[in-house]
Amino acid sequence: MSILTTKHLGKVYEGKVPYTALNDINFSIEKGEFVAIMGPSGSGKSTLLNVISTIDHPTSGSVCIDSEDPHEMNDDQLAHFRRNTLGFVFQDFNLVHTLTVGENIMLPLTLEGVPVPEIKKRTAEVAALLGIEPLLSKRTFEISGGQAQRTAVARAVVTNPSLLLADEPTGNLDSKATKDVMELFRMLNETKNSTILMVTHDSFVASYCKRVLIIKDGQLYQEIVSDGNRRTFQQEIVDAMSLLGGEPHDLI
Ligand SMILES: Nc1ncnc2c1ncn2[C@@H]1O[C@H](COP(=O)(O)OP(=O)(O)OP(=O)(O)O)[C@@H](O)[C@H]1O
Repeated sequence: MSILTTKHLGKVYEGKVPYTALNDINFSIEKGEFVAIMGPSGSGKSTLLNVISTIDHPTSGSVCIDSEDPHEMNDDQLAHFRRNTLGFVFQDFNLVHTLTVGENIMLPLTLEGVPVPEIKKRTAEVAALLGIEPLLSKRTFEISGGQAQRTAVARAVVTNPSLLLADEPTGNLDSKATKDVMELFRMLNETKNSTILMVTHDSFVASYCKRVLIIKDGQLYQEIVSDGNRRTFQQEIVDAMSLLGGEPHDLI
């Protein structure tokens, strides 16, 4: 079953000189897939994720998520769709600093008006699954970056979204926390069959995925599918990226 399909997706930024950031992007993601989007700096990765996540609007083509086009919804429908069908994980965690870790995780359920006993049950379940029970009563300034991202992942999955979207989720983490967070995504993908789409610069991070889509100059350029061996997959990704002549940080 297809969770995400883009058809002839395009994005032109208007300005003195209009700029085509995305041009005729066509791809699908099936239920339970774990996919990375890579590409040189300025190739359109964030634009693509923003258009899929409804943060921005496409100027042509369509996005279909769970059989619906969110760009055709009114504001109320869209708010509900974003809270229930999509989960977001950002580079800078985006936690609410006036709330505890537990309250951050509960937030999407609170906003949806889920009954309190159900909120408590689901928060406890996700905290146990992600190993953050001891953190629940802590404030956000009392936890590490890796723990903050774990909390953000918990908040993103507590609603059981159809599609989990992540923009450079390890961009602010050291190598140990990066590995921890990637193991978490892998666990969610393997045990909960979560469908995950992430943007990353990092070939190590991308090697946890099962498929990598490389974009160049706003167009789909190449697709690499994992053979199941993370090391050889990472090497394939590095080779493909180096052919693009990306910045050194694109090849890490
Ligand atoms: N709001 C905007 N207005 C005009 N041009 C934009 C805007 N946002 C992005 N662009 C341009 O669109 C292109 C794609 O940008 P985008 O941020 O999607 O690239 P990226 O692949 O995510 O880059 P990076 O890896 O550096 O984050 C770039 O050339 C950028 O300058």
